[in-house]
Amino acid sequence: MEYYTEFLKKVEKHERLIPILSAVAATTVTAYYVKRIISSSKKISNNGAEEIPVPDGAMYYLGHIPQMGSVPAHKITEWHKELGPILKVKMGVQDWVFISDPMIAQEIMATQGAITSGRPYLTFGNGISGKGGRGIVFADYNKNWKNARTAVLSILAPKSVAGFDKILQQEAENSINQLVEQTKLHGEVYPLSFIRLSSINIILATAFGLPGVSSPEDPFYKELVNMIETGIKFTSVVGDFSAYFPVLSFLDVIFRKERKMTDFVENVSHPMFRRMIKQALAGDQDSLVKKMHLIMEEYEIDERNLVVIMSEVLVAGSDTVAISASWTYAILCHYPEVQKKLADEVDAFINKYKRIPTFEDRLELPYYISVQKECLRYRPPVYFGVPRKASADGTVIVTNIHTLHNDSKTFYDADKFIPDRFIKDTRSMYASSNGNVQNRDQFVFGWGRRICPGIALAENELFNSITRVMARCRIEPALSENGDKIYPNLVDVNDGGSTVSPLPFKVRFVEREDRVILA
Ligand code: HEM
Repeated sequence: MEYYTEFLKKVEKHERLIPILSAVAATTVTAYYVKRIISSSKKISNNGAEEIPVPDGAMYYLGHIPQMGSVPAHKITEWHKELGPILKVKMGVQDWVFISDPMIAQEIMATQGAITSGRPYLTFGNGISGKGGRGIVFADYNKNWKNARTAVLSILAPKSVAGFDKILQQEAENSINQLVEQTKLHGEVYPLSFIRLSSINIILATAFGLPGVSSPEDPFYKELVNMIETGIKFTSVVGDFSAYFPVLSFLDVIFRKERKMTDFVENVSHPMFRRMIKQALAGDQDSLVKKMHLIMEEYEIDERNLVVIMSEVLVAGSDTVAISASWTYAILCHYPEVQKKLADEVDAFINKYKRIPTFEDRLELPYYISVQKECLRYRPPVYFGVPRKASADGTVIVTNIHTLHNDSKTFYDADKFIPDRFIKDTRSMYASSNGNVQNRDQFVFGWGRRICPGIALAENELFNSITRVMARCRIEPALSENGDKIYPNLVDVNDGGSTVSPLPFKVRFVEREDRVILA
């Protein structure tokens, strides 16, 4: 109880009081569980975790996996409703603790980060690609990880990202040109491939200092997409059967999977990154590769580690942003009145300053800020983020973003898209995610020491794309042969394990007749 009492003392805002009080009422026992998880190792490994509620129906050896269906996060949200904000799910032989309350998550993932910032072992991320403790995303909490993270932050911190403004704006412009052109040519467009192209180009420019590709048909782009898709498939947190069912790893079916992973790393992915790193070092552009190259010795980063880090940055930093933009377009297509308000806001800026707004001008666009935050809350691009590991006993800890974002104690009418929801909260998502948990806008970027280092880049990219689209176009539904409107599906999702995207959809980017044209 003291845990919640402490939080109550900190409450300044009335509207935050109700959720916290209900959390206290509903979960007095939970505070006890929290303490048990974050306290001594003996308690956890022997019997502490036993006291966390476990959903019914776990099967011998398989655990709850057969019950989880195609979107495990949805099932886990149901279990949270039934069993409270902390529960233990049996993923094969592993125990995973799920958390659905923001304050408990903050306490465990951030405040107690010294003992909860590890990563569980993943066959691909740790055993095959990042073997020997290499990389950043899947690396355990140790010196190697810290060095890699410091290096990566040298280019992803907000100030460094600001230095890439021109590239980010140019990429957004190119992507919109393509969306409009494709609509003119084919009457409709599948936006993800073009948005993805632009998010990949941004990583090519910032991380490698390499020129971008101009079309989804470019063979290099296809190679990159194959690399990203395969990487995501292999690192899917719920698909790592060798980790959950170790005995089965002797079976040929699993063995083949591991062999496929090794082939992919040694013959496809790592050679490609070696090539790109070589080009990056030979070129004139400043880049993450060049920065890392200078400090490799000091930070004990070997050549393979550089390859692993760069491949992880490309995978972590491209599809997440592209999928977020894709959800935003899908949602906006359903809400022409929201598009109109966004367009009016951007137009007002352009009329006043005679230029397109940039991320630095964001405070002049509070409606955009609110809509963007709400899109990420309403349809997050990730559900489980990247799982954590408690150093004491290896318990895997996951915050289920789907549950957090659908919790009516934290967000009123959580199941509704409310574009004004964050209208008074103009902080950057970077500031909010790194700030006080009671006022966080949403939870897609994770927690504490391992919080996503790419937030500033992600929000800058989203700002440029969405505001420029609104300045120029309306997003309209595709049309069937007989002229019926076909809207993107906002109900079902494509759960790729690591990312959660809309089902493939087409829309029309129609140029606004009333757009403001700059001389
Ligand atoms: C909307 C876009 C994005 C989302 C939703 C997202 C989400 C996340 C989440 C949930 C984590 C795990 C945090 C935790 O363990 O608490 C993470 C880690 C990470 N992200 Fe992002 N991310 C995004 C964009 C980016 C970008 C643009 C980059 C880089 C260019 C990036 C690079 C990374 C890296 C390197 C990590 C690993 C950090 C570590 O383990 O220390 N992300 N991201």
